[in-house]
Amino acid sequence: MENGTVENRVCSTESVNGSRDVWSCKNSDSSSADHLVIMVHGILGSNTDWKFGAEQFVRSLRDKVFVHCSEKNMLRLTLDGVDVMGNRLAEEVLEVIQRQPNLKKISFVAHSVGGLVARYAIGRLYRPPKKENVEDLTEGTSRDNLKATIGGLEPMNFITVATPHLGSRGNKQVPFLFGVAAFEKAANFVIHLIFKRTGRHLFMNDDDEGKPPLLKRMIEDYGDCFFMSALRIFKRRVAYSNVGYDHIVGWRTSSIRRNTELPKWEDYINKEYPHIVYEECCKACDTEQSELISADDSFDKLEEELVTGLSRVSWEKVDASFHTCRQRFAAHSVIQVYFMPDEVRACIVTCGGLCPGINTVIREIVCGLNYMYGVNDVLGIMGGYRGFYSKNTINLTPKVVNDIHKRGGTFLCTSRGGQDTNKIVDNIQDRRINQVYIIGGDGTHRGAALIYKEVEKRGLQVAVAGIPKTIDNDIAVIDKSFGFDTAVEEAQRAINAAHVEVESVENGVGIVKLMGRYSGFIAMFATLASRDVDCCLIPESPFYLEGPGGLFEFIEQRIKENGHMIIVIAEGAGQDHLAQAMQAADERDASGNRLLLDVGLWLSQKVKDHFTKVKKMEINMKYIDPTYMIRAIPSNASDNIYCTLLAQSAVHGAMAGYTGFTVGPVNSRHAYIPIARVTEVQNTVKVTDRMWARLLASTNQPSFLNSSEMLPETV
Ligand SMILES: Nc1ncnc2c1ncn2[C@@H]1O[C@H](COP(=O)(O)OP(=O)(O)O)[C@@H](O)[C@H]1O
Ligand SMILES: O=P(O)(O)OC[C@H]1O[C@](O)(COP(=O)(O)O)[C@@H](O)[C@@H]1O
Ligand SMILES: [Mg+2]
Repeated sequence: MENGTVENRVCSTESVNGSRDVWSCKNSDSSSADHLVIMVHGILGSNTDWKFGAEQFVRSLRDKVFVHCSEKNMLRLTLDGVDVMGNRLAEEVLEVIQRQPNLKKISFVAHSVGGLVARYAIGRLYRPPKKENVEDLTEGTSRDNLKATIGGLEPMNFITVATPHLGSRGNKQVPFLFGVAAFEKAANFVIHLIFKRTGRHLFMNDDDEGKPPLLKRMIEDYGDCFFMSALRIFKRRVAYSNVGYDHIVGWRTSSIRRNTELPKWEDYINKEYPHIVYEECCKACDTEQSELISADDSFDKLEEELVTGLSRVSWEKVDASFHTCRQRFAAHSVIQVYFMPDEVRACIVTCGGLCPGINTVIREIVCGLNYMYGVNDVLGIMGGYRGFYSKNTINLTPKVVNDIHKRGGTFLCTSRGGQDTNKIVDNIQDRRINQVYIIGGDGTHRGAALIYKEVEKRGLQVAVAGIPKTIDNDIAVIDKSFGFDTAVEEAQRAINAAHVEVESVENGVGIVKLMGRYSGFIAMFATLASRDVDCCLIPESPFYLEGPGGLFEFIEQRIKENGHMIIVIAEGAGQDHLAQAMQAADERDASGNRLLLDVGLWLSQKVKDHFTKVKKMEINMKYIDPTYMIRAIPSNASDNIYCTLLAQSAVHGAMAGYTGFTVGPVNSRHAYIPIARVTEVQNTVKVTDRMWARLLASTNQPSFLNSSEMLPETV
């Protein structure tokens, strides 16, 4: 072996004759992996075609797989015919198995015509069970002998990528010919001039000594080749196909489907990978000829026989579309990672208020980029947006961020204000950053939309990805923002404390203030979760204090009934009352958010005054403000998982070349959403929706909806 290279925990060697093996190099140059993955290139390809893919396999399945990129059929040798190549590949696989005695399992990953070559090779490598049945299991006979193998190894995955399983002669099977019958016919006559014997096999006009076309022979066991028996014994068969922009191999032939089987691509959303537009598990279907196609046209009949034959085994079919990628026109042959890992310089910035889970997101972006894609260059921008131009950066590696998810706050610090789009983008350009991960709330996303626009305007190849953060859950479109669940859970501790306090005294009134500037989600969910809360007040549902149906009346009633009562109030509730009372000016923070007056203190005072002065009744007021304590804690288990998902989604999206998007679940499906869409409106509690109705049913508090009862308030 020569040219051994060690890069980022992946070993790759190239032999004198060019063979490329890749494995994890944790311990030494001999691999302990027991799963052999054979990667097969397509027509005119070479063993370097799968270099990136092979390294990714080894990175994510460290110490499990030993990857061998086939090298016996390179370049012009790919024109020798599927059978000749299949035989060479079979020999090559046996050589690898001999060289690596640890191997127990085998999988194939093959591109384009390489999928047909691999199908031929496994037909050759098939070893039937040594014993016919279990009764023959005599002493000394291993149970493994009862199973068929591929070259003595246990067959696992047989994966084809854009492989013309139904040949290339049918209508639109070579999209490059525009589906024009005349062109397709002409191609049939000239294909062997370009692609020689392989061309004949693909166009199924081969005629070896009067035998049926090779692809037809390969849908059965034929002679000493066990094509279908071999395919059947793999645990999984997966066919990846391009639904568009593959000009070489059409969708039908690569996904083994009939003209009539068009899936509803537009309705499908993959949770993790944006370019997967449809997935289907097709069970083995042991029917004879389908009635769908008329038998008139002999070619259609042949294609139908191939579909029927190959459908006798189960297939997982995965349809991909790269229509939004810049390299979509190379969909057939380019692994669609927009950024080459070595060229990525990513940065992460956190803006706005704190929220449990920010550190988990930072950690998972850094680790995701590194472990999944081998990206090593990640910068942390310190102190929010202004950090781009006024603060230092920090180099983020998996080691640096390893433990940060256990801490609250943000490892990168945060700020409000300082949003100067031009200066930020100048800085992105100066630092040669090409992926920007922005963690923040609604304000941050408005800033991110401007950054994305400026990046586009300047024509920079920079991916801008948002990860929505806010305990207020006020970001529209997505189901919920991370950290929200943790905040609701932590709020329980404050409510419990209030409950213990007011239960222990006479006429105890507990007021717990929770965050929620414009949206009362935390207050609503904390109330629903607790059952100790008598009344929940949120910004979306105006309330009044005095008169029939007012808050004072309700407090009095609950004290009479239970001896105590608890109110949960969101900080943004009742601000109009306060502003009126204090004649406060409309003050804003550096980001332009309205500065709130302390509604908790105000309400406590009002309740105390009412009962002592008006009702002449002693009450025990306990006011608890846990707001900053709640958002400063690390995320709980479910938020931690959620943060991981969001971070990995953002990484996959950016690496695939998406930009100007934010990530999050929409109706439980993970989606990429244009940044501008999430800032159009703010997510608020709908008091006419079921959740608020559930809360009213649970607390039995006044709805404060009857405006005729709204009495002018004396402050
Ligand atoms: N309309 C806006 N346009 C551009 N940047 C904004 C806008 N609103 C807020 N920002 C910036 O986004 C960052 C965070 O916003 P802020 O409202 O404080 O927090 P959050 O993103 O959590 O809602 C700040 O640096 C702020 O300057
Ligand atoms: O940290 P500050 O500036 O006091 O802001 C408090 C505000 O931050 C929040 O916790 C989160 O707000 P953002 O999501 O807009 O950052 C609000 O609930 C609260 O009103
Ligand atoms: Mg906000």
